[in-house]
Amino acid sequence: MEPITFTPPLYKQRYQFVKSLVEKYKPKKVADLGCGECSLLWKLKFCSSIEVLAGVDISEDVMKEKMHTLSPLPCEYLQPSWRPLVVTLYQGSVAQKDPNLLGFDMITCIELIEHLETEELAAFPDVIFGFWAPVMAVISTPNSEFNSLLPGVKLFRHLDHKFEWSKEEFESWALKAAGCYGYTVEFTGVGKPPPGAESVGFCTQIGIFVRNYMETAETVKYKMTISHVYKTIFKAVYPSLQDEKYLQYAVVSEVLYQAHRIKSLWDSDHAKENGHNQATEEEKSCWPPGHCVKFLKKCDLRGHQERSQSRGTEPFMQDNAVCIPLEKLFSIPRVKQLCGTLETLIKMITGKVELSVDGSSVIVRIDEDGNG
Ligand SMILES: C[S@@+](CC[C@H](N)C(=O)[O-])C[C@H]1O[C@@H](n2cnc3c(N)ncnc32)[C@H](O)[C@@H]1O
Ligand SMILES: [Mg+2]
Repeated sequence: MEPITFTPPLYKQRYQFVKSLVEKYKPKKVADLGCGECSLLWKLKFCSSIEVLAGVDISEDVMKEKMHTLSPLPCEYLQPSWRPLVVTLYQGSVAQKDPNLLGFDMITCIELIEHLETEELAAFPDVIFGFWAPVMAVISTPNSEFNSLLPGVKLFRHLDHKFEWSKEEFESWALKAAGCYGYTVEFTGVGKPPPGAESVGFCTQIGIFVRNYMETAETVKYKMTISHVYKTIFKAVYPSLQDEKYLQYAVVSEVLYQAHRIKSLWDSDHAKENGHNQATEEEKSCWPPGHCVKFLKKCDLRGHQERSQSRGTEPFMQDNAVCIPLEKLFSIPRVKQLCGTLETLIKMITGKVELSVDGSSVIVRIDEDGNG
């Protein structure tokens, strides 16, 4: 028999399955139990709905191996997103109740339950469904009926597995837990069987549990009083534009960038205008030099245009500087998106960017950017 290979590999199909559920239901708070080397958490940190991401594993060493991949990247500081994101890793057992996982929208347990000792497995439903009570829980575990199709598998797929269940065994465990704690459960899986062996089902069986009652604020408040048993081993607070410090930094950078860009455009326009102000051969030959009436009239007209422009929203020159009206800067979509109102723009840049005396324009000195 041809050895079975999965494309993409089965573990990637499991992660992708969870990611697709997240993209469909858009949970804000997601926890992964038995997160191991944090691979699923890393994939989930890119899901834009998630604002709180937590991982739990009994092994601190396993989590520590790759937990640095959950830290913000330099580009995330340079261009923070609007979404706030906090990622936390806890060392502890899923057989123990800890208030840190209360109030989650989704809790995932990918290939975890088959690693639990008998007493841990017995305690687990009360912890996840009775205590944490997430809106949705996703539990995956090997389907033992598929093992006959996997070359080299004798008893279990992994030495550390304490059991492997048939479809019926998993379904009866899941239905019992769901019934006890007010959930409904649906079964699916990843890793399709080959043609002709459809009856064995998926290689990885998955139960999707959905809570069918609303938790009251009093219940959650009461549960919060239970003492913490988990140890926090990692916490990353991502930079977000919802934090005033990062928003101000983004606004000031954008305004300075835009002000210099506008000034460069103004420089080249102005250079063209000066070109127009060059005297023609006829004007140059006039005596005394520079007193040709035609030439003076042309220059005066240009000066008049500059003065009238200064009254609108266009940049204008004043005392060796180009003044860029705040209204012009605020009309730029990115600036408007960051600030929302002109008042916020003024508040954010005051004291950080040089403004005209009346506070209505940003000043870019002529020699400031080396183009003077
Ligand atoms: C097969 S690994 C799965 C890792 C990960 N979920 C994945 O799919 O890549 C099982 C993980 O469960 C963890 N684990 C075992 N017993 C646990 C317990 N009682 N509480 C929390 N984690 C446990 C192990 O340390 C291990 O990292
Ligand atoms: Mg396993």
